[in-house]
Amino acid sequence: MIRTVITGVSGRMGSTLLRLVRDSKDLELAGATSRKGSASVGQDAGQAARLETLGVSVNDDLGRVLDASRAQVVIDFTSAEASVAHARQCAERGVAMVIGSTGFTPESRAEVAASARSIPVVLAPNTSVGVNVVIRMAAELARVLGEGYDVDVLEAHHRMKKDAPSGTALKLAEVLASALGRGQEDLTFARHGQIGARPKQEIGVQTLRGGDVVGEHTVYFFGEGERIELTHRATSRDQFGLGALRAARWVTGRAPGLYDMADVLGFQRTP
Ligand SMILES: NC(=O)C1=CN([C@@H]2O[C@H](COP(=O)(O)OP(=O)(O)OC[C@H]3O[C@@H](n4cnc5c(N)ncnc54)[C@H](OP(=O)(O)O)[C@@H]3O)[C@@H](O)[C@H]2O)C=CC1
Ligand SMILES: O=C(O)C1=N[C@H](C(=O)O)C[C@H](O)C1
Repeated sequence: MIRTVITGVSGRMGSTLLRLVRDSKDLELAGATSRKGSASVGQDAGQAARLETLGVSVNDDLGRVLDASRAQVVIDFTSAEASVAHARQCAERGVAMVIGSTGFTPESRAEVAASARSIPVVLAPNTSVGVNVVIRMAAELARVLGEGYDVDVLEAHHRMKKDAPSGTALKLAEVLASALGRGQEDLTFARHGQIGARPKQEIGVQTLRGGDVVGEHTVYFFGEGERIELTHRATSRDQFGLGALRAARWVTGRAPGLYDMADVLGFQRTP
Protein backbone atom coordinates (compact mmCIF):
# COMPACT_ATOMS: atom_id res chain seq x y z
CA MET A 1 0.00 0.00 0.00
CA ILE A 2 1.27 3.49 -0.86
CA ARG A 3 1.10 5.72 2.18
CA THR A 4 -0.61 8.89 0.94
CA VAL A 5 -1.23 12.31 2.49
CA ILE A 6 -4.01 14.54 1.14
CA THR A 7 -3.80 18.31 1.73
CA GLY A 8 -6.79 20.67 1.82
CA VAL A 9 -9.21 17.82 2.62
CA SER A 10 -12.30 19.98 3.03
CA GLY A 11 -11.87 21.54 -0.43
CA ARG A 12 -13.69 20.42 -3.58
CA MET A 13 -10.71 18.39 -4.85
CA GLY A 14 -9.38 17.44 -1.41
CA SER A 15 -12.66 15.75 -0.46
CA THR A 16 -12.87 14.01 -3.87
CA LEU A 17 -9.30 12.71 -3.44
CA LEU A 18 -10.01 11.50 0.09
CA ARG A 19 -12.99 9.44 -1.14
CA LEU A 20 -10.98 7.99 -4.05
CA VAL A 21 -8.04 7.05 -1.78
CA ARG A 22 -10.51 5.47 0.68
CA ASP A 23 -11.90 3.38 -2.20
CA SER A 24 -8.56 2.45 -3.79
CA LYS A 25 -6.92 -0.94 -3.36
CA ASP A 26 -3.29 0.21 -3.36
CA LEU A 27 -3.24 3.65 -1.68
CA GLU A 28 -3.87 4.18 2.01
CA LEU A 29 -4.56 7.41 3.84
CA ALA A 30 -1.52 8.28 5.98
CA GLY A 31 -2.47 11.86 6.84
CA ALA A 32 -4.70 14.82 6.04
CA THR A 33 -4.23 18.58 6.30
CA SER A 34 -6.23 21.79 6.17
CA ARG A 35 -5.28 25.46 6.21
CA LYS A 36 -4.31 26.96 9.59
CA GLY A 37 -7.45 28.35 11.22
CA SER A 38 -9.79 26.10 9.23
CA ALA A 39 -12.74 24.68 11.21
CA SER A 40 -11.75 21.20 10.06
CA VAL A 41 -8.41 21.16 11.92
CA GLY A 42 -8.64 18.48 14.64
CA GLN A 43 -11.71 16.85 13.08
CA ASP A 44 -11.66 13.38 11.58
CA ALA A 45 -10.67 13.69 7.88
CA GLY A 46 -13.82 11.83 6.82
CA GLN A 47 -15.99 14.34 8.67
CA ALA A 48 -14.05 17.26 7.12
CA ALA A 49 -14.73 15.79 3.68
CA ARG A 50 -18.38 15.00 4.41
CA LEU A 51 -17.71 11.23 4.42
CA GLU A 52 -17.83 8.65 7.23
CA THR A 53 -15.16 8.56 10.00
CA LEU A 54 -11.80 7.47 8.58
CA GLY A 55 -9.68 7.38 11.74
CA VAL A 56 -7.18 10.05 10.58
CA SER A 57 -7.40 13.50 12.11
CA VAL A 58 -6.84 16.73 10.18
CA ASN A 59 -3.65 18.63 11.02
CA ASP A 60 -2.64 22.14 9.94
CA ASP A 61 1.09 21.36 9.71
CA LEU A 62 2.16 19.18 6.78
CA GLY A 63 5.70 18.87 8.15
CA ARG A 64 4.41 17.27 11.36
CA VAL A 65 2.12 14.95 9.43
CA LEU A 66 5.03 13.79 7.28
CA ASP A 67 7.29 13.28 10.32
CA ALA A 68 4.64 11.18 12.05
CA SER A 69 3.24 9.16 9.16
CA ARG A 70 6.05 7.59 7.07
CA ALA A 71 4.20 9.02 4.06
CA GLN A 72 5.49 8.14 0.60
CA VAL A 73 3.50 10.66 -1.45
CA VAL A 74 1.51 13.87 -0.94
CA ILE A 75 -1.36 14.77 -3.27
CA ASP A 76 -1.82 18.52 -3.13
CA PHE A 77 -4.73 20.45 -4.71
CA THR A 78 -4.80 23.64 -2.64
CA SER A 79 -3.36 26.86 -4.10
CA ALA A 80 -0.09 27.77 -5.79
CA GLU A 81 1.12 29.58 -2.68
CA ALA A 82 0.34 26.65 -0.38
CA SER A 83 1.85 24.15 -2.84
CA VAL A 84 5.17 26.02 -2.90
CA ALA A 85 5.39 25.69 0.90
CA HIS A 86 4.22 22.06 0.79
CA ALA A 87 6.85 21.20 -1.83
CA ARG A 88 9.57 22.65 0.39
CA GLN A 89 8.36 20.53 3.35
CA CYS A 90 8.25 17.39 1.17
CA ALA A 91 11.74 18.12 -0.23
CA GLU A 92 13.16 18.40 3.29
CA ARG A 93 11.81 14.91 4.04
CA GLY A 94 12.24 13.13 0.73
CA VAL A 95 8.52 12.64 0.09
CA ALA A 96 7.19 12.51 -3.51
CA MET A 97 4.41 14.84 -4.64
CA VAL A 98 1.56 15.27 -7.08
CA ILE A 99 0.61 18.96 -7.34
CA GLY A 100 -2.67 19.82 -9.07
CA SER A 101 -2.93 23.41 -7.84
CA THR A 102 -3.03 26.13 -10.50
CA GLY A 103 -2.32 29.85 -10.53
CA PHE A 104 1.50 29.60 -10.50
CA THR A 105 3.59 32.61 -11.49
CA PRO A 106 6.92 31.93 -13.23
CA GLU A 107 8.58 32.61 -9.85
CA SER A 108 6.40 30.24 -7.81
CA ARG A 109 6.78 27.55 -10.47
CA ALA A 110 10.55 28.00 -10.21
CA GLU A 111 10.29 27.42 -6.45
CA VAL A 112 8.51 24.11 -7.05
CA ALA A 113 11.19 23.24 -9.63
CA ALA A 114 13.85 23.94 -6.98
CA SER A 115 12.17 21.47 -4.58
CA ALA A 116 11.95 18.96 -7.43
CA ARG A 117 15.75 18.85 -7.51
CA SER A 118 15.56 16.65 -4.40
CA ILE A 119 12.20 14.86 -4.79
CA PRO A 120 10.05 13.65 -7.72
CA VAL A 121 7.12 16.03 -8.35
CA VAL A 122 4.32 15.70 -10.90
CA LEU A 123 3.03 19.24 -11.51
CA ALA A 124 -0.09 19.19 -13.67
CA PRO A 125 -2.77 21.85 -14.16
CA ASN A 126 -5.13 19.08 -15.20
CA THR A 127 -4.78 15.46 -14.09
CA SER A 128 -7.70 14.11 -16.16
CA VAL A 129 -6.42 11.61 -18.72
CA GLY A 130 -9.01 12.88 -21.22
CA VAL A 131 -7.81 16.47 -21.01
CA ASN A 132 -4.21 15.38 -21.51
CA VAL A 133 -5.21 13.49 -24.65
CA VAL A 134 -6.96 16.68 -25.85
CA ILE A 135 -3.79 18.72 -25.15
CA ARG A 136 -1.80 16.28 -27.25
CA MET A 137 -4.38 16.36 -30.06
CA ALA A 138 -4.46 20.18 -30.01
CA ALA A 139 -0.70 20.28 -30.57
CA GLU A 140 -0.99 17.77 -33.41
CA LEU A 141 -3.86 19.70 -35.06
CA ALA A 142 -1.90 22.97 -34.83
CA ARG A 143 1.14 21.33 -36.45
CA VAL A 144 -0.89 19.82 -39.28
CA LEU A 145 -3.14 22.84 -39.92
CA GLY A 146 -0.24 25.30 -39.74
CA GLU A 147 -0.55 29.02 -40.39
CA GLY A 148 -3.92 29.24 -42.18
CA TYR A 149 -6.05 29.15 -39.03
CA ASP A 150 -6.81 31.62 -36.22
CA VAL A 151 -6.50 29.82 -32.88
CA ASP A 152 -8.37 30.71 -29.68
CA VAL A 153 -8.87 28.83 -26.40
CA LEU A 154 -12.10 29.22 -24.38
CA GLU A 155 -12.48 27.93 -20.83
CA ALA A 156 -15.48 27.87 -18.47
CA HIS A 157 -15.46 27.11 -14.74
CA HIS A 158 -17.66 27.42 -11.63
CA ARG A 159 -18.19 30.77 -9.93
CA MET A 160 -15.86 29.91 -7.00
CA LYS A 161 -12.70 29.41 -9.07
CA LYS A 162 -10.02 31.85 -7.94
CA ASP A 163 -7.57 31.97 -10.85
CA ALA A 164 -8.08 32.98 -14.48
CA PRO A 165 -7.47 31.82 -17.06
CA SER A 166 -7.45 28.20 -15.91
CA GLY A 167 -4.11 26.41 -15.67
CA THR A 168 -5.33 24.04 -18.39
CA ALA A 169 -6.13 26.92 -20.77
CA LEU A 170 -2.66 28.34 -20.17
CA LYS A 171 -1.10 24.94 -20.84
CA LEU A 172 -3.15 24.58 -24.05
CA ALA A 173 -2.07 28.05 -25.17
CA GLU A 174 1.60 27.27 -24.48
CA VAL A 175 1.42 23.97 -26.32
CA LEU A 176 -0.33 25.60 -29.30
CA ALA A 177 2.19 28.45 -29.37
CA SER A 178 5.07 25.98 -29.31
CA ALA A 179 3.53 23.84 -32.09
CA LEU A 180 3.07 26.99 -34.21
CA GLY A 181 6.50 28.42 -33.46
CA ARG A 182 5.07 31.34 -31.49
CA GLY A 183 5.82 32.71 -28.02
CA GLN A 184 4.28 34.11 -24.82
CA GLU A 185 4.06 37.53 -26.48
CA ASP A 186 1.48 36.14 -28.94
CA LEU A 187 -1.01 35.20 -26.20
CA THR A 188 -3.94 37.63 -25.75
CA PHE A 189 -6.05 37.34 -22.61
CA ALA A 190 -8.84 39.85 -23.30
CA ARG A 191 -10.32 41.84 -26.17
CA HIS A 192 -12.14 45.09 -25.63
CA GLY A 193 -12.72 48.33 -27.53
CA GLN A 194 -11.32 49.30 -30.94
CA ILE A 195 -9.00 46.34 -31.27
CA GLY A 196 -8.70 46.35 -35.07
CA ALA A 197 -8.09 43.28 -37.21
CA ARG A 198 -6.84 40.15 -35.48
CA PRO A 199 -3.04 39.88 -35.61
CA LYS A 200 -2.09 36.77 -37.58
CA GLN A 201 0.13 35.40 -34.83
CA GLU A 202 -2.34 35.93 -31.99
CA ILE A 203 -3.58 33.07 -29.79
CA GLY A 204 -6.55 34.27 -27.72
CA VAL A 205 -7.39 32.84 -24.30
CA GLN A 206 -10.90 33.65 -23.05
CA THR A 207 -12.54 32.96 -19.68
CA LEU A 208 -16.13 32.31 -18.60
CA ARG A 209 -17.14 31.92 -14.93
CA GLY A 210 -20.46 30.87 -13.47
CA GLY A 211 -22.64 28.38 -11.60
CA ASP A 212 -21.29 24.92 -10.93
CA VAL A 213 -19.38 24.28 -14.17
CA VAL A 214 -16.75 21.65 -13.30
CA GLY A 215 -14.39 22.57 -16.14
CA GLU A 216 -14.71 23.03 -19.91
CA HIS A 217 -12.05 23.79 -22.50
CA THR A 218 -12.42 24.34 -26.24
CA VAL A 219 -9.69 25.03 -28.77
CA TYR A 220 -11.01 26.77 -31.89
CA PHE A 221 -9.20 26.65 -35.22
CA PHE A 222 -10.98 29.28 -37.35
CA GLY A 223 -10.17 28.79 -41.04
CA GLU A 224 -11.52 30.06 -44.37
CA GLY A 225 -14.79 28.20 -44.98
CA GLU A 226 -14.43 25.86 -41.99
CA ARG A 227 -13.95 25.77 -38.25
CA ILE A 228 -12.54 22.97 -36.12
CA GLU A 229 -13.44 22.81 -32.41
CA LEU A 230 -11.77 20.47 -29.95
CA THR A 231 -13.71 20.34 -26.67
CA HIS A 232 -13.32 18.63 -23.30
CA ARG A 233 -16.15 18.89 -20.76
CA ALA A 234 -15.66 17.58 -17.24
CA THR A 235 -18.97 16.71 -15.57
CA SER A 236 -17.45 15.34 -12.35
CA ARG A 237 -14.21 15.95 -10.41
CA ASP A 238 -13.59 12.21 -10.21
CA GLN A 239 -11.55 12.11 -13.44
CA PHE A 240 -9.17 14.77 -12.04
CA GLY A 241 -8.91 12.70 -8.86
CA LEU A 242 -8.40 9.34 -10.60
CA GLY A 243 -5.68 10.88 -12.76
CA ALA A 244 -4.02 12.26 -9.63
CA LEU A 245 -4.03 8.79 -8.03
CA ARG A 246 -2.48 7.38 -11.20
CA ALA A 247 0.20 10.09 -10.99
CA ALA A 248 0.78 9.26 -7.29
CA ARG A 249 1.40 5.57 -8.13
CA TRP A 250 3.76 6.59 -10.94
CA VAL A 251 5.76 9.20 -9.01
CA THR A 252 6.33 7.17 -5.82
CA GLY A 253 9.90 5.92 -5.82
CA ARG A 254 10.94 7.85 -8.99
CA ALA A 255 14.17 9.80 -9.34
CA PRO A 256 13.95 13.49 -8.33
CA GLY A 257 12.69 15.80 -11.07
CA LEU A 258 9.79 17.91 -12.26
CA TYR A 259 7.36 15.76 -14.25
CA ASP A 260 3.97 16.32 -15.85
CA MET A 261 1.02 14.16 -16.89
CA ALA A 262 2.65 13.51 -20.27
CA ASP A 263 5.38 11.62 -18.37
CA VAL A 264 2.81 9.72 -16.30
CA LEU A 265 0.87 8.70 -19.42
CA GLY A 266 3.95 7.91 -21.50
CA PHE A 267 3.31 10.70 -24.05
CA GLN A 268 6.02 12.74 -25.65
CA ARG A 269 6.23 16.11 -23.87
CA THR A 270 4.52 19.13 -25.51
CA PRO A 271 6.35 21.53 -25.41
N1 LIG B 1 -5.01 19.64 -11.72
C1 LIG B 1 -6.32 19.44 -11.83
O1 LIG B 1 -6.79 18.53 -12.54
C2 LIG B 1 -7.26 20.31 -11.07
C3 LIG B 1 -6.75 21.39 -10.42
N2 LIG B 1 -7.57 22.13 -9.62
C4 LIG B 1 -6.90 23.18 -8.85
O2 LIG B 1 -6.76 22.71 -7.52
C5 LIG B 1 -6.85 23.80 -6.59
C6 LIG B 1 -7.96 23.54 -5.59
O3 LIG B 1 -9.21 23.53 -6.25
P1 LIG B 1 -10.56 23.30 -5.44
O4 LIG B 1 -10.51 22.01 -4.70
O5 LIG B 1 -11.67 23.54 -6.39
O6 LIG B 1 -10.50 24.53 -4.41
P2 LIG B 1 -11.09 24.63 -2.94
O7 LIG B 1 -11.01 26.07 -2.57
O8 LIG B 1 -12.41 23.93 -2.87
O9 LIG B 1 -10.05 23.77 -2.08
C7 LIG B 1 -8.77 24.18 -1.72
C8 LIG B 1 -8.58 23.74 -0.30
O10 LIG B 1 -7.23 23.92 0.08
C9 LIG B 1 -7.23 24.47 1.38
N3 LIG B 1 -5.96 25.12 1.67
C10 LIG B 1 -5.53 26.36 1.34
N4 LIG B 1 -4.30 26.58 1.82
C11 LIG B 1 -3.94 25.44 2.49
C12 LIG B 1 -2.78 25.06 3.22
N5 LIG B 1 -1.74 25.87 3.36
N6 LIG B 1 -2.76 23.82 3.77
C13 LIG B 1 -3.79 22.97 3.64
N7 LIG B 1 -4.93 23.30 2.96
C14 LIG B 1 -4.99 24.51 2.39
C15 LIG B 1 -8.41 25.41 1.39
O11 LIG B 1 -8.81 25.75 2.69
P3 LIG B 1 -9.72 27.08 2.94
O12 LIG B 1 -10.99 26.85 2.18
O13 LIG B 1 -9.88 27.08 4.41
O14 LIG B 1 -8.92 28.23 2.40
C16 LIG B 1 -9.44 24.56 0.67
O15 LIG B 1 -10.10 23.68 1.55
C17 LIG B 1 -7.05 25.05 -7.45
O16 LIG B 1 -5.81 25.65 -7.70
C18 LIG B 1 -7.64 24.48 -8.75
O17 LIG B 1 -7.44 25.30 -9.86
C19 LIG B 1 -8.88 21.86 -9.46
C20 LIG B 1 -9.43 20.80 -10.12
C21 LIG B 1 -8.67 19.94 -10.99
O1 LIG C 1 -10.40 25.09 -10.37
C1 LIG C 1 -10.93 24.13 -10.99
O2 LIG C 1 -12.05 23.72 -10.72
C2 LIG C 1 -10.15 23.50 -12.08
N1 LIG C 1 -8.93 23.92 -12.29
C3 LIG C 1 -8.00 23.39 -13.22
C4 LIG C 1 -7.44 24.47 -14.09
O3 LIG C 1 -7.27 25.62 -13.63
O4 LIG C 1 -7.11 24.18 -15.25
C5 LIG C 1 -8.47 22.17 -13.94
C6 LIG C 1 -9.93 21.95 -14.03
O5 LIG C 1 -10.46 22.36 -15.24
C7 LIG C 1 -10.74 22.39 -12.84
